[in-house]
Amino acid sequence: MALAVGMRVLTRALHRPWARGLRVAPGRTGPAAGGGDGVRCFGSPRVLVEPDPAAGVAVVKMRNPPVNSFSLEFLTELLISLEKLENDKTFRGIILTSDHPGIFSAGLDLTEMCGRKPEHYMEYWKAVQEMWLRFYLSNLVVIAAINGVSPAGGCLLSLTCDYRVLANNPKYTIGLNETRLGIVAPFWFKDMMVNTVGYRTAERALQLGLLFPPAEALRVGVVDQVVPEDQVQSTARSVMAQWLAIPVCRPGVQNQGLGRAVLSPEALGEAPSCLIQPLAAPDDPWPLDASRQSAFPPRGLPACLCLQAPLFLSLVRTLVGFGVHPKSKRISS
Ligand SMILES: CCC/C=C/C(=O)SCCNC(=O)CCNC(=O)[C@H](O)C(C)(C)COP(=O)([O-])OP(=O)([O-])OC[C@H]1O[C@@H](n2cnc3c(N)ncnc32)[C@H](O)[C@@H]1OP(=O)([O-])[O-]
Repeated sequence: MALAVGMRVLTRALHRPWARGLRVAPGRTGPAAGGGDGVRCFGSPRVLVEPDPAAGVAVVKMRNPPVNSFSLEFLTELLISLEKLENDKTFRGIILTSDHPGIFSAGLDLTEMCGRKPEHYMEYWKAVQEMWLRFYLSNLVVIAAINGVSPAGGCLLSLTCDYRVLANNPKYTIGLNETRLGIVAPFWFKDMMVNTVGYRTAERALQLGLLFPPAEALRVGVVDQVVPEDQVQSTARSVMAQWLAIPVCRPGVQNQGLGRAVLSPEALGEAPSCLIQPLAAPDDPWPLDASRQSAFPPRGLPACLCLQAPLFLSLVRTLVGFGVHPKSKRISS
């Protein structure tokens, strides 16, 4: 059984051209982010780091096939890469992008959230929150070079960044589309959106689960800049230069201050432990109605997710017990 699953994963990876990067051993040398030769790339199977020490910048490329979803392994590797860069005084900024143009990230890995033991959900949820907090509060400047579609958690990750550059491709939509899946976005997803686009736009966007195409994303302010696809990296680097020209551009001062304005003190103080507490009993099974069934799971997801949908939804409700039913007012100031 395990062999069959392994063969399937391997076959899929080999048939996906962008997965070829996975065969590159960490530690390879290659062109640096800035174009220089012979700089040592590092990272892990799912996260490639292309350092440009001269500029003090590293390009962090997500490469978790097929859709850069946030599996536990991926989140762990991403955080390790972030920590390594934060601890290396050479670097002052990172550009976060996808190694697979077309998909920035599909967000949380739905397969992590069904058919597992309760402890796994806790561990997974903690990792998701840690990703959010660690990127949001990082002492590095983080610019998102969004080169693909970016729904839900993918959008959240980009919202933790200081600046978002989106490739101008109508397929590259971005937003918190959780309600379309019958999921309520946790309050900290909501807070990031409110903080970025303002209350009314966030309210409508979350209620309708809007995924904004580039022009619209720029208009409402989910992203800061929309540029031709082949200029995403160069634009991100120019923006980074502006940030790095400021002597103290990110550390603590601004970020912690803003963070406190956005988050409750408890959330910031003891994030993982207080946020992963299930705050509501799973007494409301929140059965799927017909409209949710048609929206879930997204096209292409394993059939088991269909069968597991009610379980998944009740688990998510438990895990994010602070969410409320989508039909009631979801955004509190
Ligand atoms: C808890 C509250 C907060 C929740 C936050 C979230 O982030 S919730 C998340 C909200 N996220 C979304 O709503 C995004 C849902 N995904 C999509 O809309 C599309 O997949 C896409 C537009 C990202 C890529 O389109 P495309 O035509 O290029 O690709 P494709 O569609 O053919 O899929 C390829 C393979 O990837 C698989 N897979 C896909 N997503 C996920 C996932 N999240 N996880 C795991 N697996 C996923 C899919 O099953 C398929 O597997 P197969 O059959 O090869 O074994």
